[in-house]
Amino acid sequence: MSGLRGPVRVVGAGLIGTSIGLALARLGVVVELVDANPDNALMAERIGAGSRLVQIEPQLVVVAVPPDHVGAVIAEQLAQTDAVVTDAASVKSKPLTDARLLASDLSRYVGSHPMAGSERNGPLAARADLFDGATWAITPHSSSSPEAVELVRCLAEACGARTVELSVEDHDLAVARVSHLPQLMSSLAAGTLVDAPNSHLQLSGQGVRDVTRIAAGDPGLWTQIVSANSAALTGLLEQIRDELDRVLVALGKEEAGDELTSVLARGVSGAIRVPGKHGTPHIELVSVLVTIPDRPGQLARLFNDAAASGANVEDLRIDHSPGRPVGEVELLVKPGSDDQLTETLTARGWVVHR
Ligand SMILES: NC(=O)c1ccc[n+]([C@@H]2O[C@H](COP(=O)([O-])OP(=O)(O)OC[C@H]3O[C@@H](n4cnc5c(N)ncnc54)[C@H](O)[C@@H]3O)[C@@H](O)[C@H]2O)c1
Ligand SMILES: O=C(O)C(=O)C[C@]1(C(=O)O)C=C[C@@H](O)C=C1
Repeated sequence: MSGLRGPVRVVGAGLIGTSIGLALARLGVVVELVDANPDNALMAERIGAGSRLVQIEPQLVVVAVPPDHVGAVIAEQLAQTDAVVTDAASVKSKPLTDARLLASDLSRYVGSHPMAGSERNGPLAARADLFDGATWAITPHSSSSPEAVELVRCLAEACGARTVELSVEDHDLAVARVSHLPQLMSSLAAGTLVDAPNSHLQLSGQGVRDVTRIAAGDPGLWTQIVSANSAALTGLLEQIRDELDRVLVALGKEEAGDELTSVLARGVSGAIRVPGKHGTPHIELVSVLVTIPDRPGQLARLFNDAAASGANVEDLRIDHSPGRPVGEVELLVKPGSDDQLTETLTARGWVVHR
């Protein structure tokens, strides 16, 4: 973390601000917590993300409030302190435009955006390891000083992330594609479930859970994010509208065949372009499904047995419908490790499917 010595003032002790505080606390950096809602600052302090009262001037201020308020808080913090100021907002053009209207010198301000989060909000959803291995975008503007950029890089690295530098405009185009459009698609898909009869919902499996997890995100926060990035999103939504029209036409035909296959095949090609964990290139993983009894200690036993096979579990999913005596754990491993994993688990009494 080299140049980062603290104190770091976090304005907005919600999910992201408190997670930053917890991550910095691991390194002993002094963190000051400020929030418009005193209960959130108190809660964040109680879980160890920092203190509400720090007497020393901050070296760095991190603004982690909802996007509509970010510009004003940046300007306020630049005026009140000599610190470098960054923000964590999910869009970067609007905070910069808003701050420019309120502050004449923005050389101490550099935007940034940790690409990790959750559908939950508030300090109680925070985690010290939220940013470990995540990508953290840094978006300098034309008058950001190199020292300020360097300090923000140190912050991201201190939180366990790897940094990527890109322009404000490019950032907003990128997140429209990889974050904001997926959020809208998830919300639209989940919205069709509102009036679904329970007899339909009881058939829900992992597919619908995967697609709708992020739909649970805070509608107020997402309205601000999506509205602030409307230009970039509009083009993508028009593309989706055209694709949907193609699907509808294909479904209306007696033989939907080729047209439909081409839409679905394009999805396969897009999905394999999503990088794997820690920003590494996507690798095709093989899944090994294991039936797991609903008893305490079974997951720990499964992980021990998986480790004994020598396979590294790259990812996992748990499908456990309440009321069922067993659940299903999907272990995802690199091709080549699956045979040994299956063999070891079967030998140790697990019911394994491929
Ligand atoms: N949720 C995510 O997954 C995620 C991921 C990366 C970045 N972000 C960005 O991080 C920022 C915070 O999001 P969050 O998910 O932590 O939200 P959150 O609702 O959990 O926390 C926001 C906090 O800011 C406080 N606040 C609001 N206005 C304020 C003001 N003017 N001054 C001081 N405090 C104020 C609120 O009381 C709340 O405690 C947003 O800009 C969001 O776009 C969110
Ligand atoms: O994992 C999630 O819950 C998220 O949606 C996190 C996510 C994302 O789209 O990747 C959401 C918004 C942020 O601005 C950054 C990260």
